[in-house]
Amino acid sequence: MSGREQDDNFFVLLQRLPVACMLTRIEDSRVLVINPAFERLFGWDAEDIVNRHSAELPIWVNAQQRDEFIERFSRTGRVQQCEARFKCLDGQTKPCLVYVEQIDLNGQACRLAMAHDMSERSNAELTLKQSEAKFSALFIDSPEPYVLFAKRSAQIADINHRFTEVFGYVPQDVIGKTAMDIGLWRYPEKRAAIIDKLMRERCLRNEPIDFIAKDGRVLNCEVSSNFILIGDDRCTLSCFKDVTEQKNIEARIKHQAYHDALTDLPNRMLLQDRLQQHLALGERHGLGCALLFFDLDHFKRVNDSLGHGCGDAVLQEVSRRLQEGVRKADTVARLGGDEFVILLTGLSGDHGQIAEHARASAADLLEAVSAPMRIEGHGLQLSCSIGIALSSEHGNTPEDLLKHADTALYGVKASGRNNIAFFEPQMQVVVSQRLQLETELRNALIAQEFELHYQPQVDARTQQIIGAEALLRWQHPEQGLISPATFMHVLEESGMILEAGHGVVLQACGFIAHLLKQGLITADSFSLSINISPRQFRQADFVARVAAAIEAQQIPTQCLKLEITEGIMIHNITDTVEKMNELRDIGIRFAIDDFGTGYSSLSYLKRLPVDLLKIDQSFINDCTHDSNDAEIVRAIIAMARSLKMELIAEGVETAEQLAFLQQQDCHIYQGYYFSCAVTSEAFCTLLGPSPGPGNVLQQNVT
Ligand SMILES: Nc1nc2c(ncn2[C@@H]2O[C@@H]3COP(=O)(O)O[C@H]4[C@@H](O)[C@H](n5cnc6c(=O)[nH]c(N)nc65)O[C@@H]4COP(=O)(O)O[C@H]3[C@H]2O)c(=O)[nH]1
Repeated sequence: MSGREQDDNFFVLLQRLPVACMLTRIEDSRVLVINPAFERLFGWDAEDIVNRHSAELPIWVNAQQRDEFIERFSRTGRVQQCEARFKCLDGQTKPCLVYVEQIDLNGQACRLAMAHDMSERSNAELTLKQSEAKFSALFIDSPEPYVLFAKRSAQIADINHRFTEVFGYVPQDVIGKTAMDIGLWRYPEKRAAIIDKLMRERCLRNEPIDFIAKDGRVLNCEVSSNFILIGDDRCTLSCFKDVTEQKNIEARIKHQAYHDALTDLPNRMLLQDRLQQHLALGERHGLGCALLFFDLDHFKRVNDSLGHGCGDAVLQEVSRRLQEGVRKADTVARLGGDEFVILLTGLSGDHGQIAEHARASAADLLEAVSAPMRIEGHGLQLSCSIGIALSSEHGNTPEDLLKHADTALYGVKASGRNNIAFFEPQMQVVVSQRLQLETELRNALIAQEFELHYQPQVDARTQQIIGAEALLRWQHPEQGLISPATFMHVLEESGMILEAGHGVVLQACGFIAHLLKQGLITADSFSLSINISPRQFRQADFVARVAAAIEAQQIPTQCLKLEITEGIMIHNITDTVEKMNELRDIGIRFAIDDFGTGYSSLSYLKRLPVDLLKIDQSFINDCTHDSNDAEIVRAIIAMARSLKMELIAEGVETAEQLAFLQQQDCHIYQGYYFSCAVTSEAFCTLLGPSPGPGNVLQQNVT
């Protein structure tokens, strides 16, 4: 083949080559030819390229690239495997692998440039780079602690920042060591089973594992692991999610759900749970349990008189004494208020022996709790009552046993408190009576069956009625008039006193308005006293309620007097004085009821804006034939005089009692000697022509 034929064949071959080719004459750097693959790759056609000078070709990305390329070729005569980007007709650039060779064609020195399209490889590399970047971002910057282990040796290959933060180890401490080497496992004996699971399932998902941090802290973690390939290395990538705080919170929430906040004792739910378990266990092993329902006698008085803070401290002390008084296996639970339940478990022997064990334990607890205690500077001695129910004998379910122990407790309370009693079926009658009374009282409130009766207060010197005490009566549809002695404690304990007490305020104000309107009294010469229970007085809006009732009836405020007991004064003295002053500011006056029976603290009395002392009827009863009581009455009268307070004696039944009081210069009195409490109509009649002593109006109160 001649040289010419060879050159022609070369051109034919060039046209068919799948690689983009461009032939340039070296002498003048003009392009002689490009092939179709070139046109396809870059979009340029022969017109754009052929006959142009190398430096003027539109394929260069910029002048610098062009100059470097041409300079490189001139220096070395060839270009091998050079990666470069070239501009296409559509403005994009294409990554190419370029070869340039010098060849002779028709006796002319030429450059043959061949460009392989690298777009796909470039894309693959980019993807790899991106995924590497993603992994490293995930690993290094992850908010969870990560460890990369060499799969075969289990040595740590890398850790991230978060691992250092949580576990305290820096990379130098751990890289090249296993988790066992650095003592990471809290329970190393569990490792084999977990590794086995990882191998079997090819991954771990939130596996709960405890570890030890560098400073010795125990960390509850959830571990997730996967096998990955990094380069050619097989690795295990593990995330050690620290759930210690979450676990602690969960444990705290669970604890709170099953424990009483004040004493940290088990609550009703946990007690029932344990009771259920012990009943089942007892049945299987022939062992008995005893449930002791425990209640402090008159605990409400502690709260009312010394305040809730002191009441809480008493409950904490009682809870301590109860816990100290039982075995570790027994449960002391608090159900609320002053109600505790003690569960004695694993009791062996016959019924008699089990009962004796329970009785002896209850007696010990009664004694322990009744021992004197000193709370916030107050010396206290409390008694308590305990009701007992025994498994199998008194019930086989938690509900039955609790109910029966509660009933037994009720039995103790009904028969005078400070004692122990086992459940007896007839006790249930007493409980149902009490429940029935509560229901009936609720209905009575709705049906407005409560009414006020009025007991006159008299000035013995003039025989004039100068006031009255409003006393609550229940007009029962079947039983007739019922005295507050029967139901007042139930109203108090159930909280119904708030509604009933407010009804009293409204009725009393209405009655004053009525008396004024009828001209039976004048604002200056008469005042009506109403009893205020401690719970009612402690209501946040008590002052506003009283003020609103007065406002609604448009009555002079000095016509209303509030009788409070000493218990109210001692409870939160600041709040008490504040409320009393607010009411005093609008003209309402205060009387201290049952004076002499409670704390009778002079220091409290001096701080309170009290106008009147009521000498309790228990002293009046015997003042004529008991020198002690006579002395107490004299002392109370002297004290009231020195504090510049008015005085009234209550429960005066005889002329002798009145004469004694008048000798002591106490002329205002209230009592059966003049009149018992009467209906509003009868009271209006009393206010008419002066009836004088001896005209006792009797009411049949059951
Ligand atoms: N033996 C005897 N008793 C006399 C004599 N004169 C009056 N009494 C009775 O003594 C009690 C005096 O009321 P209290 O000490 O405030 O004692 C009251 C008071 O603490 C409470 N109470 C009555 N009404 C209300 C009320 O509206 N609200 C509140 N919170 N408590 C009330 O119930 C207690 C008992 O009230 P009552 O049964 O009405 O009993 C009244 C009254 O009927 C007498 O000469 N001899």
